[in-house]
Amino acid sequence: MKTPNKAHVLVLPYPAQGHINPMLQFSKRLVARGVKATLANSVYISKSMHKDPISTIDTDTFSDGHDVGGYNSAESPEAYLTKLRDVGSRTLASLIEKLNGLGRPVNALIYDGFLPWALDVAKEFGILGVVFFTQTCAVNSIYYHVHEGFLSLPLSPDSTILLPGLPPLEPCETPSSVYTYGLYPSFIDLLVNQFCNVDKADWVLFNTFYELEEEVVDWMSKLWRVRTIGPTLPSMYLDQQLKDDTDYGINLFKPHSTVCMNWLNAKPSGSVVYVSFGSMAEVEPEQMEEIAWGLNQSNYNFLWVVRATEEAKLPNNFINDTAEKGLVVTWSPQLQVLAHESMGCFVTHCGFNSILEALSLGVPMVGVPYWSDQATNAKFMEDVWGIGIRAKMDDKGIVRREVLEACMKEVIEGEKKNEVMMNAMKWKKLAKEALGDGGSSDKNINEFVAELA
Ligand SMILES: O=c1ccn([C@@H]2O[C@H](COP(=O)(O)OP(=O)(O)O[C@H]3O[C@H](CO)[C@@H](O)[C@H](O)[C@H]3O)[C@@H](O)[C@H]2O)c(=O)[nH]1
Repeated sequence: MKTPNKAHVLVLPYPAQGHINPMLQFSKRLVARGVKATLANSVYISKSMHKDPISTIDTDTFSDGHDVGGYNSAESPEAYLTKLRDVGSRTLASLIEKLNGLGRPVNALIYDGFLPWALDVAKEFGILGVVFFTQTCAVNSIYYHVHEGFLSLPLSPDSTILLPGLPPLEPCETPSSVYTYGLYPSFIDLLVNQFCNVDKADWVLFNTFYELEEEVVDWMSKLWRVRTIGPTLPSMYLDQQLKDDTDYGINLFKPHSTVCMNWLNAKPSGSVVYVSFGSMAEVEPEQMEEIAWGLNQSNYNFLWVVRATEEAKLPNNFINDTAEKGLVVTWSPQLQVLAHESMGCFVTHCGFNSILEALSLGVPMVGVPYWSDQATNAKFMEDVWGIGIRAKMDDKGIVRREVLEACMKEVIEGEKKNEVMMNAMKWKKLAKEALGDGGSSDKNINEFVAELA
């Protein structure tokens, strides 16, 4: 659908790869429907990112108060988040004023759920305030229940958490800041405070799709004007309606695309284990060592993303010693990798973008969740969607090499293989249909755009 639409939306992600990708991708869907979109990144991100030309979307900046060094230059997470709010709301208001003054008036602000203060700025300017959640409805329902006091923390260790539309959860299957309440006060505040003003938002958008979380979406829709608009993968991997939309377009790290794809092209179908823990995880050195030896002693070829800041944790000479079967890179073109026919399985930290990408491309997973929403995503990945298994940790919270090896074997050639593959194909089809013409997310996006006109 392409209708002329004079509306101009300003899109404000939290400054991190896992938040920029889905919000940027959603912006492309709006632009394809005739809406004008401007993506605002923090000054630091805008200076450090690698950007392919995204001709259809304007980019601009706001300040998170850390123009040099970003999050890593902050004294503490608390200090970062306070400045992000204070300097962020001031510079966001200036940006809206600037765009209005340039004759490109902003009609709606689509802001990340992590930045609830942005809604006040939208209201100040009398424009639509649209909150965009980059994590699942299930995870956000847990945070909502904590915010409202319906779920008291700390959780008792032997309790079962029963919430509307969710399967029974063990405490360790809730997000890490809920499960380890008290250890990371600034993070639990950030996550729970997403719901401080959600009642005042004009729309509540989720990067998920209806069929994936039906019951909890139905439950949430009774509270707010909820719409599911995902999965936000580039169109060429799903419905193929947006021409040349093959990549998100902004990388905070430089991908080793040619090296990865040449390497994969030489591998037999279904023979490669892809390992990536996303853009933020700082893996324990002991865990890193176990993954390294688990991969080395397995029968599979492996492509492992180890970000530059993590490389020192690799065992000595690991890259040279395993060069015959393995490739280690600091960043990959993940979508191209997951879509490659050599994929056997994806060992993932269960960040929600990674889960959605693997699910949409039909790749079975082994979950090694690290923090945040990942344990809950891993639970759903295994028990609700049936597209992989979780690797069990020992008492120290480490997944040992034998366990990892056994999990990879199970999803690639074990008893679970057929069931997991059948589910993977089912979800791949449903994800494509959701964004395709008349699909649940397609209809929701059209409805949203109609109100912007
Ligand atoms: O080598 C790589 C590795 C990752 N990616 C991309 O980077 C994104 C990573 O996102 P995600 O899988 O969600 O992981 P994080 O970067 O860890 O994302 C953070 O944000 C997510 C959304 O809020 C949460 O679900 C996660 O737990 C949180 O850590 C994905 O789109 C990947 O395709 C690449 O392009 N190349």
